[in-house]
Amino acid sequence: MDPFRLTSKKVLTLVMVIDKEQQKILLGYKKRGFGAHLWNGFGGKVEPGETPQQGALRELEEEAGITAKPEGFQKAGLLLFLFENDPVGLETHVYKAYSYQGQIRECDEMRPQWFNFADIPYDQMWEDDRIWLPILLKEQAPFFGRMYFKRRPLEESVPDQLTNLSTSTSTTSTAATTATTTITTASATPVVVETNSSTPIASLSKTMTATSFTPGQPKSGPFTMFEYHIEQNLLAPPKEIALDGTIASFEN
Ligand SMILES: Nc1[nH]c(=O)nc2c1ncn2[C@H]1C[C@H](O)[C@@H](COP(=O)(O)OP(=O)(O)OP(=O)(O)O)O1
Repeated sequence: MDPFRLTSKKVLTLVMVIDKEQQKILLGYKKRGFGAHLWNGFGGKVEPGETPQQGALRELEEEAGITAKPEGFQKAGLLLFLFENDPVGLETHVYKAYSYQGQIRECDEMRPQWFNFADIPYDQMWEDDRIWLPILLKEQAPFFGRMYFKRRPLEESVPDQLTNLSTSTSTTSTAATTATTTITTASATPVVVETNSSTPIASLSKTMTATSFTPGQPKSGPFTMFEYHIEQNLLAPPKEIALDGTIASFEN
């Protein structure tokens, strides 16, 4: 049976606060809960009766103490996180906040800190962030992604060298002129090197056939991402993901 078959999903949010002028991003160090000890955007579960946008704004206020201004608040994309042998997927609505009011403050769950775009601590973040955050920072059109995680065996040792990492990359596209590809560097960092913004939809997927974590990346919990699929330059932000992992609908 497909170990990634979903029977239900939880709806989560993630808000990336960005200072365009200073080229900085506000991240929070998660002190507890899911993803503890990683730097991440601000967010959490959408509560009954809330829209994802309302949930995102509430979590930003709770976790960072600030209110996003409506004129600078945009949906950046939609991500589905799937975990091996777990039938519950995490549908995560990702937003960008370019302006806010209030005073940034620490809470018992998150410690906020500004990072230069050049110094984003990807080795202390969820592994998928290095795939989609550069797209978000380039202010490209909305994206959609599926990220597949496997449980990391407890006894697994961290390799000194990455020579045992074998990867295969495939690029597929729904548009003939797509100019999007990925590169896998020695540190197993996939980098989106080219995009053609006139292309309506570009998609790429990558399969890592060995564990994908690096020596500098032991903290991302007991999970390791082994495969992802991403589509970028969508014409509208995706609104909902179907249980088969495809986009069910788009925002108006
Ligand atoms: N693979 C992943 N990459 C990423 O960048 N963010 C992820 C992620 N998986 C989950 N998240 C984010 C989404 C959401 O903002 C947060 C998890 O939300 P949760 O509500 O589960 O957090 P908590 O366990 O702290 O619970 P509450 O704050 O009580 O809702 O982590």
